[in-house]
Amino acid sequence: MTKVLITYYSSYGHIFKMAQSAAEALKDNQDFEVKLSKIPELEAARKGMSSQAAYVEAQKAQADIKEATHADLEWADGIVWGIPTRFGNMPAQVKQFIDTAGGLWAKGALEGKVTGIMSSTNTVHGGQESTILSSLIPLLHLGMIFVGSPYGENKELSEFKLQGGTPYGPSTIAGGDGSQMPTDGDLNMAKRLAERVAKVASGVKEVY
Ligand SMILES: Cc1cc2nc3c(=O)[nH]c(=O)nc-3n(C[C@H](O)[C@H](O)[C@H](O)COP(=O)(O)O)c2cc1C
Repeated sequence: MTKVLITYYSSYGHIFKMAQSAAEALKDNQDFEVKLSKIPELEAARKGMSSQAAYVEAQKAQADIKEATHADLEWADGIVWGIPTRFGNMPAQVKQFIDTAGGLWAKGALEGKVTGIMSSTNTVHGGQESTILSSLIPLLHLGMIFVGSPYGENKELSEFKLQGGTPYGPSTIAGGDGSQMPTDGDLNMAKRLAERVAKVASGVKEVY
């Protein structure tokens, strides 16, 4: 059985929906065990955003999701990350989670794990690709093997309409006011990344 972790951070629920869709793709497949976990919130962010209705509502919707731990990372053969954009980069919540995994780096615990990244922005050119590519840097330091979202598997990448999707990984556009939720195409690309990470992780497990 190949173990797949879908771990994410989401302030306003967009990446949460992408992560749920990714987990959904694997849940009935006997070959895979899937775990969904949320990267812990920072106290400063909780305080700062607690006056925003969209934030409060999105956090309520995620109340039942277990908080991610470094043990989750060790447990998994494959890891799908859900990382919304902050100034073209990963949020501090995700950075803190990864930076405090130095102990895992020291013992090479994450080397050979297959990984993929999903992202989101408010604006069309607001940095989905830069977030995915810059988030990959620490994952490579940790020894992970990266897979993206190829054009052949994702017809949406060649469609000319307002939706996310990059060859580096799935994504979604929340819109200027954050009110646009992921499209069906975005959610399907999230599913396909989870399937790809799971399949590649099963193969890698045999040989790595
Ligand atoms: C501090 C901060 C920085 C942000 N930076 C960007 C940005 O560089 N480009 C952009 O399009 N959206 C930016 N956003 C919007 C977020 O990317 C957007 O709210 C997020 O992708 C929605 O996903 P979520 O609902 O899962 O949190 C920023 C939001 C915050 C709070």
